[in-house]
Amino acid sequence: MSSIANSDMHRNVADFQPSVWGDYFLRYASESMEHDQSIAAQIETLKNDVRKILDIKNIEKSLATVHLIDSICRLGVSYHFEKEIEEVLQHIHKNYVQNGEIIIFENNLCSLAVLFRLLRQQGLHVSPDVFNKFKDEDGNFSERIIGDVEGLLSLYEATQLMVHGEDILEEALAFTTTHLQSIANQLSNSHAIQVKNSLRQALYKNLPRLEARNYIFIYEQDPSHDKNLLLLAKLDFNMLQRLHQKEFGKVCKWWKELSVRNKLPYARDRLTESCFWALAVYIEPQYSTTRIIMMKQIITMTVIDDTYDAYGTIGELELFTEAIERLDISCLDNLPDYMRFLYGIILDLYGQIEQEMRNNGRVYALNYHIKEFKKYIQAYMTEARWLKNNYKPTLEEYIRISLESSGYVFMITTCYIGMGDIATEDIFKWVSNDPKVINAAIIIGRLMDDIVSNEFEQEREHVTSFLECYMRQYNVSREAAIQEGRNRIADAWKDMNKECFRPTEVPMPFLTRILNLSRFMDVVYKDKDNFTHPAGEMKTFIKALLVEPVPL
Ligand SMILES: CC(C)=CCC/C(C)=C/COP(=O)(O)OP(=O)(O)O
Repeated sequence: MSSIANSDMHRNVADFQPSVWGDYFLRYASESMEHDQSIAAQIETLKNDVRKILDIKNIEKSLATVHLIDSICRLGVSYHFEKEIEEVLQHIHKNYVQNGEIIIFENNLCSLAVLFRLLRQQGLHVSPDVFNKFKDEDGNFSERIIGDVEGLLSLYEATQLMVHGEDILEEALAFTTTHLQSIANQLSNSHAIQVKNSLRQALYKNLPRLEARNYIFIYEQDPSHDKNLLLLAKLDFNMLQRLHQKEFGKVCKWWKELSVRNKLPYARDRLTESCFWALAVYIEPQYSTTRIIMMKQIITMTVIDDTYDAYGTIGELELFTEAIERLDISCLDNLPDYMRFLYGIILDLYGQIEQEMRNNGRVYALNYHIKEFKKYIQAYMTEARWLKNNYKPTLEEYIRISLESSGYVFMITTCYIGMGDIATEDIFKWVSNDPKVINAAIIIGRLMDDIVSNEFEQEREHVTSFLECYMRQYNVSREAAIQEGRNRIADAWKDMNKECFRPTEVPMPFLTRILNLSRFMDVVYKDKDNFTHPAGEMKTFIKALLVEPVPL
């Protein structure tokens, strides 16, 4: 603290809002991580009941299973039934999809679109040509489907899984969006809520926990709902919520004991929001220990980001970057007090990461991890030098460096440590070799962030952004640069979707984590940077997932 207070050097300190949550989650820090046994037993019984209706033998009797699977996914409990869902969808794909085209459900737009989305979500090949039957003789989507709200809504949701070159899905997206917008206010209450929710946040791009929180309510209103499934969803939601609260509590305690708020007051206090970010990546109980490490890593990255983007002087940052290159306790002596403290947190976190690798039998992953950390820090340093030297990078230079300064590869490497035996060394090699799917996720992340946070960041001296580089390079307006950014984001989603179709480069569970990082961006950075400004929607999200249990 003294080195900060006494410093007379010019520093860029941002005017960040204070924390919304303070020490709220500390109350859970000392609770046992064990689940309540009687509820866990009740959940097991309900899972068995649901498994019976998902039995492959029942498919022949009722294709309503398709809607049941959709509900299971939307209720947030599909992680319990991965094997069964795979079996059923494979069965349907084998028997009811010919040359890529779905041959059941005839003219039932809603069921066709739901099945199309489920098969694609599963990575199975299915053609959008099936939707040609809803076009008129002029080749436009037919006015006769306008009255079919559920059909329109399902088609809208299905289009989110489009890949490049699928004009019919582009047309369907434009058609459904226009008509859903125009009828949203004339619908019955429950339909109106669903339509408005979807237009605001497409299902496929939503965080599954948030979707579950909303959908439990919608499913309950549906008179044909399955009572066991509904109860399972509610109990499971609340059980996971209790586990996540304790994880937030543990991280909150760690942060408070370190006294970061006093020692690094220039940094954004976004502890709870960082925990929420890690929770977006995976929610399952078996990932709890690694998730806690990810939470700590994200809050530490936020502080590092504010050090490079704002507080650190160029000389200090050179010293810090050099210290990270060596990553050794002996480097502490060369750093100013506040950086020594931050460096200590990083070394301590590395101790925990190494231990987690050891526990999971993959100490070899440490080298990959450290390599990515250094690349991330070097990229921050490059951006700081650009700012200091008033250097204006070309768009290509900016994109190349921002792929590294995003910290995604570094984050994903941490996330894979806890993913059990399937995370072999080949997976870590793959991550560090620039896979298309990670590039797509970074582009979505970088551009969404740049589009919404540029104005606030430019209130102080701040590294350049996509918008400035694009405007300068092509001599166009800010609006044109924003439009270009949005087009690139839409293209990146198409790349991401394509990479998730079979055959995939790596097993789907690894891709889901990357997809979840993009979902986080779609939810949190849609029209403003709700991470940096967390008092609005972000607070609502955290309340919904971590404060208020679902009423039984
Ligand atoms: C999951 C990952 C990779 C988390 C990183 C956390 C982090 C550094 C956030 C900074 O956000 P920002 O909007 O201030 O970023 P920037 O300074 O790059 O605009």
